[in-house]
Amino acid sequence: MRFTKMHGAGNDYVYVNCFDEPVPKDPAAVSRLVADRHFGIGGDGLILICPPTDSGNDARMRMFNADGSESEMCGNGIRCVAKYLYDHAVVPKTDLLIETGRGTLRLELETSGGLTERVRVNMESPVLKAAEIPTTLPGDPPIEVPLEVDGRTFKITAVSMGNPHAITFVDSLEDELVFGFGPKIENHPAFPKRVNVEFVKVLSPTEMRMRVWERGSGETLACGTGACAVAVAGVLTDRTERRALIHLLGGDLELEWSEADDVVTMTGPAAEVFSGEIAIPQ
Ligand SMILES: N[C@H](CCC[C@H](N)C(=O)O)C(=O)O
Repeated sequence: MRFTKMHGAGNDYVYVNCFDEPVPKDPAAVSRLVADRHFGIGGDGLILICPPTDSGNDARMRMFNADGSESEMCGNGIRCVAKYLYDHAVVPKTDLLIETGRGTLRLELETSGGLTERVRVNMESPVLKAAEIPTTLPGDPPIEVPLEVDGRTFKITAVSMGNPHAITFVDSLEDELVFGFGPKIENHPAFPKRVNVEFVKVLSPTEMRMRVWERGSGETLACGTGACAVAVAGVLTDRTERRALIHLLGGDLELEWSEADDVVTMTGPAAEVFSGEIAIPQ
């Protein structure tokens, strides 16, 4: 299987161009193999760049976590998919429509010398109904709901960007929080489809720093859908304004939640690292 390794703000996946390559028979097993940083290529999971199902669109993205589970959406991944399509002339356009598990999203590319540097994504509206996030926490959306985990109480705001997120604002972002409580919140019964967990420190009304524990992949250097959910949670809890810069371990993302049309826009980098071939189970 030919692949290309790419990352968005350090959130790295193995990408396969399924316009040319066959779709792997067992993508979950392939994701577990390629994501392994010792026995595979190394990455946070696998992303398939597929032809669109509707000819009016440009491509379709499928995303698998390092544990093989499939997610509805990946914010850093979709920017890399756009970069791949443009830079490799699969779809030589700077305005793209890409199908995802949460519907078709519109992307605009900033390019220079035939290569994509940054991508702006219309991430659509946040999903704020508890049953649709999904979570059993009270409220539509649940805002600062106390959740007790191992004797410590977290105030959780829950938001879906097509995939579920639990956001908690904290004073400091130490390892103990991310590694000690991330997996426990991810698998808490309040989240029937598990959840991505964001720990956030507010720096100013327009700036935040976050660390993420991702459903199915563990700590990653960045999470695009997570940054969108954090921007929404900052507004819902009156901590931040509708435009915010979010610092993640692997880079920065710019977010805006528009009051006029309820759409979240995410702008950030996308990078290609290397390409190769790997034998996969048939
Ligand atoms: N890193 C991704 C999200 C992966 C989400 C995945 N871990 C899930 O199960 O929903 C992003 O940039 O949005």
